[in-house]
Amino acid sequence: MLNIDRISKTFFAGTINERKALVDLSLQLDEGDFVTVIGSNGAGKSTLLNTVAGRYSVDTGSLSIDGKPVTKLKEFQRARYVGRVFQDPMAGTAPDLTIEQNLSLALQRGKTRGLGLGVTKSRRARFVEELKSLELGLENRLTAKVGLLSGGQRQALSLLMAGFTQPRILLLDEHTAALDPQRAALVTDLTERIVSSGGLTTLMVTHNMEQALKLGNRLIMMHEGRIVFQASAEEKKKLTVPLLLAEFAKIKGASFDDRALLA
Ligand SMILES: Nc1ncnc2c1ncn2[C@@H]1O[C@H](COP(=O)(O)OP(=O)(O)OP(=O)(O)O)[C@@H](O)[C@H]1O
Repeated sequence: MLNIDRISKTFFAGTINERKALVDLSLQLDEGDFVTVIGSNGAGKSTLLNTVAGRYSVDTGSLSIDGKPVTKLKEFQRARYVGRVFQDPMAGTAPDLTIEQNLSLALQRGKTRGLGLGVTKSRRARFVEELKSLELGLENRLTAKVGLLSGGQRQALSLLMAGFTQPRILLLDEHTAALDPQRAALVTDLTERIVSSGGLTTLMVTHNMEQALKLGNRLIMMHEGRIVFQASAEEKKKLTVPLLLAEFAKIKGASFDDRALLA
């Protein structure tokens, strides 16, 4: 359903700052696949997500979603297919808008017409139900400004919003990295719930190998713009952190981010 075919992306090509972020990379995701993405610093993980989202164009290669070519579509044109949660809890929500206004905007995403910020009775009833599932008591704070929420609460809300409209692809870019361990665990659990209840096809970048093993049905390891190791659903079940480290050690000169070993 997501087909990434031999994409390459170089920043500042031909200058001394040249960075080959993606090199001839191919990846296919089937409907409902949940792929965790790990790798060294600067391996191209975020760039991969950015090219799927349409934030960055590719130099060569192509991408399609459900068989439709999207390579040339801009980010806003792909918004109806793609849901996204970033590392920064402040990035996914609008702080000056209320919880219910943020949720209304999420419903509106990718549509050209609609109610926008408008909150109808039926929308509000839906929001209450959805927020209850977070078990954070946010259903009682519909008219509170989102800027007043904690990082973990905002990230939970961002996740809910991203999953709201059943995107064809959910992109998670280290979305628990900025949270304390307790809240990270909560958002990790929530991720599992939202992805499995919606059967969402998901790509999740993480520095945390435990998390990369716990979540999802497939795993890829990247280094210098390439996929250097892949585990299928069956293979992933047998993987452990030491085995992953051993795979990584095979890559000459590469070192994992220190955070990789944090549970
Ligand atoms: N907007 C950009 N402009 C210039 N160079 C970029 C840009 N985005 C990424 N790069 C470069 O592309 C390479 C891949 O970066 P990317 O952020 O995709 O790696 P990453 O695997 O997500 O790394 P990290 O784990 O450190 O976040 C790096 O060399 C980076 O400096």
